[in-house]
Amino acid sequence: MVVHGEISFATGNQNKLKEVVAILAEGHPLPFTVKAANLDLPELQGEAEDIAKEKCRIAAQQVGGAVMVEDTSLCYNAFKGLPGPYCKWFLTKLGVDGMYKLLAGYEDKSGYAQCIFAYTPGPDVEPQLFIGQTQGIIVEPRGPPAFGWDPVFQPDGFDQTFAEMDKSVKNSISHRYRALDKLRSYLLELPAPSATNGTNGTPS
Ligand SMILES: O=P(O)(O)OP(=O)(O)OP(=O)(O)OC[C@H]1O[C@@H](n2cnc3c(O)ncnc32)[C@H](O)[C@@H]1O
Ligand SMILES: [Mg+2]
Repeated sequence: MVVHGEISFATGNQNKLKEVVAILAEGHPLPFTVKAANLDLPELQGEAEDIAKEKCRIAAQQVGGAVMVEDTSLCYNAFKGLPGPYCKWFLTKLGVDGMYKLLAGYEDKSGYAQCIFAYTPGPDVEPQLFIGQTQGIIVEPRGPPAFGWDPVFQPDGFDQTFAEMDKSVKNSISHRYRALDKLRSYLLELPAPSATNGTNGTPS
């Protein structure tokens, strides 16, 4: 594989970083070296796609080079996709128990986890988006509260929540895995920079 250089993965969330590193290590490497950039990125408002794009633009300006970011949503079908990108605030204020109880008055407990990766080779280049979703149901919290809303999300086809299942199982079916896999395919298709242009290409 030709390594094209370096991409900074900008996030303030160490659990996201750990999962991305694990997914890439489990046989899905990128044709780039991924470097962590611990940035405190703003919580923007709007549609999830617009949030991911703007977050990527801001991160690219701060890093001054190739950047990937991601924005994660937990979407309840009964709420037409909310809390969606605002799940962070729901989680912070209500806890996982409250996130389950929100649906008390609704029969439809179905929903989906969504991750949108945004990638740009540098500031001033329009970010590209890669969307991954995992369908499931919102359940009473089960499993260790190690990462966000994992205890209330049970993916379809499994009887365990994301929090209960082995990390390697989550990482093989998750919204994050699916979005990252699309980004990986895109990066693999990119032409390698020429060896004479003085940029970051290191043929191997
Ligand atoms: O710096 P960034 O990358 O923005 O990190 P963040 O923690 O602010 O993350 P988001 O803005 O994407 O908000 C998503 C919320 O959902 C949580 N979250 C993200 N991915 C998750 C996953 O796979 N399982 C459970 N919770 C998750 C995360 O902890 C946040 O509370
Ligand atoms: Mg955030």
